[in-house]
Amino acid sequence: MALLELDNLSKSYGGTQALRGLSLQVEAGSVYGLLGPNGSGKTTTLGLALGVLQANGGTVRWFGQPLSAATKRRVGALLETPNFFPYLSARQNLLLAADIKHAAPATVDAALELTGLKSRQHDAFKGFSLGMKQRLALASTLLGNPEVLVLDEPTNGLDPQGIAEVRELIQRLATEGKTIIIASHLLDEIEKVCTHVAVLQRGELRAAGPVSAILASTDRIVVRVAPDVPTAALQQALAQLPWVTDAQPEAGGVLSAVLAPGQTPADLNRALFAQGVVLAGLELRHRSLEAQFLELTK
Ligand SMILES: Nc1ncnc2c1ncn2[C@@H]1O[C@H](COP(=O)(O)OP(=O)(O)OP(=O)(O)O)[C@@H](O)[C@H]1O
Repeated sequence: MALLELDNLSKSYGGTQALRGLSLQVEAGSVYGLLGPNGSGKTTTLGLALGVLQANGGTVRWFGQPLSAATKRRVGALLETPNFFPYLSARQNLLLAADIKHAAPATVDAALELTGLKSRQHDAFKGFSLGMKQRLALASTLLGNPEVLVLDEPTNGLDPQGIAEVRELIQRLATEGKTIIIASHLLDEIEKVCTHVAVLQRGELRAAGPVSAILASTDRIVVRVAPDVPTAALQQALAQLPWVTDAQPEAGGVLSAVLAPGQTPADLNRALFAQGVVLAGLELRHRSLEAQFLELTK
């Protein structure tokens, strides 16, 4: 069963259609990245999923149930930067936030521990680095020990050090068993922490699935033939293989092509050798998520 299921969600603001029939599922245990350019509908999607916005159509189900006070208690969210009191300590700020959320005060300790702020819990918020401030914001989403975290652009406005801190924290939370849903336009971030990704453009889903599958679908294999083999012979041999597509000559006398899912470079080497084509080189060229994203949203 999917932990979160969005089915055919639509949302418009006046004349602006922000989401058009969006459907996606998030499985328990995944780190799910919602990617898209500015204005593509990421924040709108999270707002609808959390019930802070009303959809014009479609349904949201959490844990197999419609959105309710009970399902909301199982989800921690960070949609915008929370207001912390500068002169209060990290601990005092979290105790206040726990009180507002009706979360057990005992969960403050767990949140401080998980975010690595325990040793600084008595220090005033105002002296914190950007990364620590954001870690405190993440700590506040952990109050009440939710199973799922929903984070909108969690590394926005951070310096490189802060970005690294937040990325490590997200990875740690995932290994602790939290399911995490992150909206971001930082592709690099998504590629490093996410197991799954959905790409939005102008309110429509362009692609969704495991990061490895989205990337693998466009990995190219680059082959070089031995000097005594004409490139034309290689092209002909490749044309015989139905699981090799988009063969293209490239600079330097090499050819690149795309292998069907499940086919390996070794399979290609064997199949070409069987046709009498001996290779002098063969390598897999990984495509970055960024390149894939640009392709999907161009
Ligand atoms: N309150 C609002 N009133 C009117 N239009 C809105 C409102 N909120 C969002 N929109 C519009 O809906 C579309 C989707 O916006 P949304 O904020 O969901 O996108 P986003 O992908 O989160 O973008 P960003 O990364 O810039 O936050 C955009 O065209 C935006 O201008």
